[in-house]
Amino acid sequence: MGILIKNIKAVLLQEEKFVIETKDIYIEKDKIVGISNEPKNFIQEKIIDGTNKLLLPGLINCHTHSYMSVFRNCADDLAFDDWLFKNILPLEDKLIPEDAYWGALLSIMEMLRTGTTCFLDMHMFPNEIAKAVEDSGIRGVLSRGLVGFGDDEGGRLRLSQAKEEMNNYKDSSRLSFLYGPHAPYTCDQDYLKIVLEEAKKDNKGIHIHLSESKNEIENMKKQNNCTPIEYVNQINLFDKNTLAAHCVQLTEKDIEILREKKVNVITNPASNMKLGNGFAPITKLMEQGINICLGTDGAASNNSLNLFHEMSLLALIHKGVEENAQAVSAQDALKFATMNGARALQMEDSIGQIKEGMKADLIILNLNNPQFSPRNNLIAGLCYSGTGSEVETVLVDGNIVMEDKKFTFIDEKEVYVHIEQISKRLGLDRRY
Ligand SMILES: CSC[C@H]1O[C@@H](n2cnc3c(O)ncnc32)[C@H](O)[C@@H]1O
Ligand SMILES: [Zn+2]
Repeated sequence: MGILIKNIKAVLLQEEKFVIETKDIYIEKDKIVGISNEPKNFIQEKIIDGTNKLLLPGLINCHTHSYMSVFRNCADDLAFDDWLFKNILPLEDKLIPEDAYWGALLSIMEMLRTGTTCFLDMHMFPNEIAKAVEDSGIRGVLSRGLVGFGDDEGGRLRLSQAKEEMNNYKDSSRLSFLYGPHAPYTCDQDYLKIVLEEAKKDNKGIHIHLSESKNEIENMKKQNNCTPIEYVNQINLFDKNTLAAHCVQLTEKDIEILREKKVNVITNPASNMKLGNGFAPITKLMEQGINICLGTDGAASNNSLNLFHEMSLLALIHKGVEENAQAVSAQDALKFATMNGARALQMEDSIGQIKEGMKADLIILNLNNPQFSPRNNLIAGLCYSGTGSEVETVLVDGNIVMEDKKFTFIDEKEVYVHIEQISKRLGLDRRY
């Protein structure tokens, strides 16, 4: 018994290009088992009428900190160093583990509402985000943020927490893990070597912040006479599949290293602009065939987790900055947010596309919205006109986790009550 989505305009990939075709989509258990125009012998427990609807692969947010939605709109209009070191880190000291659970659920609600079905997280609260992923029905790839210098006690503790969390959830179908050394300015080479050894033993990839701000580059130059990319490459960190968030401030040599080592670059345009860090050299990276995927970063530096917003920004800013209307196309932006993310996470055989045999991680948008009228080129429409508010129904792993905008497994009101309490306790509510 399965789910039949009937007569829907489906966004399919043909020869590396997205096309739209009207199809019936058959889902059994966690997978897409048929994409057809012919009636099929199929026992369905549910039929979804796809008339005037658009079916997309679920979007993949490749860099966020889901617990940080508790800090939304509380440290704004600040440069990166002031934002992180003077405002966010002191606030993080006041958090208790339960706050991270409710923050993650709030983020998951926002992501599902705007069509994200899988996210890569860096967090500091073992088991809390994992529990939120399990409870909500979304797919998550988690990395305990690791900070350490040499073989120090804090670094070892964080690493053991990461391993324990991986072990606790090793059998989950929607959860997987990467190692998450935070950044080269919070992890020295000796600690990075220890993390890399563990990643090799466990056959896990790496998730790290790299080359985000000018100060990061200047400090690294002063202290080690190299760039952050060179610093981590010197200890062969990129031997493991790496997802590097930001990569804004790059030299030609850095780009050559990223290409040669097949590093996945996660671009976060809203966060990079909001913190005054600049723009990643996206077209140069594309020319080198580097896999680029899309992230929102946390809600404290964006301040939203909406990948529709991110796709639009990405395509628009690079046209503007490079004075080239073809710099990043709507097709490119949608690829970054879907199949490139899946490739970076080494999940390209299961998510990121609508294809037989792939996981049923799917989103259904209502086309009866003014921003999608007339329906000339709906791929352009998704990137330049879509807002995310058109997403009505979301499936993850073959389960309907949101239907007509109502969450199946999350009590939305309960989440808001907890978030308000956290905000009051932290003294963040109505400060302005
Ligand atoms: C140790 S858990 C993650 C750690 O990362 C901090 N963080 C959030 N956003 C950014 C960013 O854009 N660059 C660097 N670090 C960031 C977060 O506050 C946590 O401390
Ligand atoms: Zn980040």
